[in-house]
Amino acid sequence: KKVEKRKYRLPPGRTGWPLVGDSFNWYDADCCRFGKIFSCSLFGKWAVVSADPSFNRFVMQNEGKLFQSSYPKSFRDLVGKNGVITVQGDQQRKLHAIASNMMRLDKLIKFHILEDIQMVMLQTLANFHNNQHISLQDVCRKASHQIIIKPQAAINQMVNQLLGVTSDSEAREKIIGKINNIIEMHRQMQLQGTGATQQGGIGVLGRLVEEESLPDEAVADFIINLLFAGNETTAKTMLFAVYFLTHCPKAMKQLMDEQDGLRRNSNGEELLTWQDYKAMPFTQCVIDETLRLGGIAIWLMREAKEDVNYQDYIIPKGCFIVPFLSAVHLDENVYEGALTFNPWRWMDPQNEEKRNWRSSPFYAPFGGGARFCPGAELARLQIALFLHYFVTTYRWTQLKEDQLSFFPSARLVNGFQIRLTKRHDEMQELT
Ligand code: HEM
Repeated sequence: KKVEKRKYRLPPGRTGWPLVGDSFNWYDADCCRFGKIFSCSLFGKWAVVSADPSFNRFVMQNEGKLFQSSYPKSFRDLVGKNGVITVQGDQQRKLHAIASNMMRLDKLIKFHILEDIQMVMLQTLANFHNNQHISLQDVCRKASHQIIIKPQAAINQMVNQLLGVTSDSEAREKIIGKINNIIEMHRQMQLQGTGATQQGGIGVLGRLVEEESLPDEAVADFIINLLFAGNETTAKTMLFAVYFLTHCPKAMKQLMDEQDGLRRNSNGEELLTWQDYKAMPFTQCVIDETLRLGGIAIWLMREAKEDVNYQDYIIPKGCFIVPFLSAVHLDENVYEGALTFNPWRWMDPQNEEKRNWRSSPFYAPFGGGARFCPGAELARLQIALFLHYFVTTYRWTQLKEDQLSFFPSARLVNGFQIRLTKRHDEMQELT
């Protein structure tokens, strides 16, 4: 024991895991007491928790070398042992490269992603009648998950099951069954020279079968990983953006003006183009601010692969490492008025470097290093198009008090219950 004590030097901390409530107050308290990097105990092991941008970056940049991602067994069983999220080393790099390559926007555009997403948004938002009461959380979930497995809508229901009922291994098996059927269908089409590529509308799953040579079980896990990582995160960002806008009328008006302007240009009938997407500067600020304040990916989970020296500390092999991304995003020393929704902060030229979500140590909503989110661009596109169709089609009134809660994951406790009014009808009433 004496030897161990001398050898390792953990950051100061407590012996238990802090009592985690709805807010980040516990974290502030521990930070004040112990500093931006502190230790505590998690699942019976030591954990180093960090709100230090440099340390967080160090951890992300050393993925696969000094650190590796670490998830509980129940999670690994759910998302599959062959998926990019759970594999390590060369296998992770290979799958990550495939995912990043498949989801590059310039590639997706060639496969009509802009039109596909807009059709999904139009279908999801089309059928609400005037004064309809909805849970926006449910609508956002629906709007976000139809992109990956286009056009097999039947899978969507099961995906919901998988994501909602985490202990249900049957749901996972059912999805795998469905995915395998689709793989087989694509293979048959390829053999007959009638591949879906030639017909358009192939989707990520189709491209995976046609372009990459992965074993079937790896394809199924790959898709489940994309759904798992992409679904809730994107849906929540859509939901939180509308929530924050509802409580900030000035930002709401500015976003609506920007989106109405694009609608007028397209006569309100044609779909938006790539140029339109590039002409939404304020909407992009709203998305960035939502990702900062909303805490969609609150923290990352890592494990030290070997004893790690960092500054004065010697962190033992096997210790959990928790880069606490949201704590940096909500740090008053990094962001003035950190707890206020202020999309205009991102227009300040002084914040240009800080805003770069690929490289900034202060702003990492999509992580960094070897596990940087491969779906980041796709997610942003989906969110922008959702906001476009939502605000240009409806006005809404909040029906029930709601509030953000961050534990166990970021959410609105009441799912954001609202009543919709069609803007078209509203305008007719005015004339
Ligand atoms: C606003 C939406 C999103 C947010 C905030 C987000 C955030 C993140 C973060 C922080 C990570 C890093 C996790 C880590 O280092 O342990 C990550 C990884 C990942 N994301 Fe996203 N994500 C979003 C949307 C998406 C979408 C739409 C997809 C795919 C369709 C996707 C697929 C993935 C995958 C596959 C990984 C794992 C990469 C790896 O481990 O190599 N994400 N995401």
